[in-house]
Order: sequence, then C-alpha cells, then structure tokens
Amino acid sequence: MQDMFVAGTDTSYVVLEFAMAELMRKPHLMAKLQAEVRDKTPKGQPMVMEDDLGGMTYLKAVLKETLRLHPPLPLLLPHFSVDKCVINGYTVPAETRVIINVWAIGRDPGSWEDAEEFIPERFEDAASPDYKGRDFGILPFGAGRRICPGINFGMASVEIMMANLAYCFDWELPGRMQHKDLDMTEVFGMTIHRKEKLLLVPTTRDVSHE
Ligand code: HEM
Repeated sequence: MQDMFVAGTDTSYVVLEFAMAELMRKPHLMAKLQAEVRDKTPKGQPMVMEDDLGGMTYLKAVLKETLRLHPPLPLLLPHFSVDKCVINGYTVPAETRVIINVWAIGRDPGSWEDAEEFIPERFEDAASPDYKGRDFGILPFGAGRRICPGINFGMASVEIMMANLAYCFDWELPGRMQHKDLDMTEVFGMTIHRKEKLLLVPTTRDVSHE
C-alpha cells in the first residue's frame, strides 16, 4: 500500500506537469483557465480553497483532456483473463495476460476528432465522456473491479494544485523560448514522463488589492 501511495502521488504530479506543458504551448487556453479560476475564487482570497472548485468547469475539462492525451499509466497494470471471452471478434483465451493500451485508445482518431490536438473544450459539456470507467474512449484510471481506488483523492489533489498554479502565478517560458519550441516527447515505462523537465518562470500575483 505504501508503494501504491507513492505511485499515486507520482501520477498526480505527472498529470500536473503535462497539463502545464500543454497550457504553455497554447497561452490562450492558459488565459481562459486563469480567467475562470480567478473569477470563481472570492476576491482578495490568497489561495483557491476546495469549496471554490465546484463551478470551475474549464479546470476540469483541462485535466480531462490532459488525462486523455497523457494517461500516467499508459498500459494500466497487467490484467489476467479468468475465462475465455470474445471482444470485437477477437478471442482472448482463459489465463491470458492482457495489456490495455489506454494511451493509444485516448488518441484513436476513430473515437476523437483531431485526436492529437489538446482541446479541453471537447469536455466542457457536462454530457461529454468521463474517466470513471464507463466511457471506453478514455480510461486513465482503468475500469471495472480493478479501477484505481485513488481516483477521487488523486483528482481532488490535482484540481486544487492546478487551480492554485493558475490563480497565484502568471507563467512565462524561460529566456527566448517560444511556445511552439516546448518539447512534448514522452518517455514510456510503467508510468509516463516528459523527456525534458518542464522549466517555467512564475510571477506572483498580488491578490490582496483586488
Ligand atoms: C491522477 C492520479 C492517478 C492515476 C492517473 C491513477 C491511475 C491508476 C491506474 C491506471 C491503475 C490501474 C487500473 C487497472 O489496471 O485497471 C491504478 C491502480 C491503483 N491505484 Fe491509482 N492512479 C492515481 C492516483 C492514485 C492515488 C492517489 C492512490 C492512492 C491513494 C492510488 C492507488 C491505486 C491502487 C491501490 C491501485 C491498484 C488497484 C488494484 O489493483 O485493485 N492511485 N491507478
């Protein structure tokens, strides 16, 4: 359980780092998120609190879109078929190790329009697909009996951290770096990571006079 908890913490940071990188590549999306977070947080409050998150639909859409493109566990954990079953005409014999590539599922052009593009707006509608294991086009936490039990805790932590990064700071790329120059290469393992560390320059916002 200790190991799993560490893994859970790590996956939460992976989501945050990819979300920040995607937003830095598209500054108008970062501006939209900051406008929402700053508008929905009571004036003069030094930080976003958990109670403020309720109305932040764009924040949730940004994180969902990040999980679609960058699921921290791209192949979930290995599963094992107890009985023989047939899926889409393919027979999976009993006692087979099954690896599910949710990274590829999230980028399937048959399921997603402009599948490779970071477009949080696709999740703004409350009826859009969710990641709780019912919509098989987006499965960053798995599905069924072995779905991640840390899903609510994990997402609550990511939401409050992301909201505060957007609320408390304005963000720039270092030096003369351009938004399009951000290297989004991923390194695959049991968890996925960015090849290059994300380096950003924060400027603190003074919220006391607002
Ligand atoms: C955003 C953060 C997280 C992501 C994306 C994530 C994702 C996953 C995935 C994909 C699995 C495997 C599901 C499968 O193979 O079907 C899993 C399993 C698991 N996760 Fe998470 N997780 C996160 C946070 C957490 C946290 C915070 C905890 C604990 C506090 C946690 C505890 C576990 C445990 C114990 C399992 C094993 C469940 C089992 O095998 O029955 N996870 N997680």
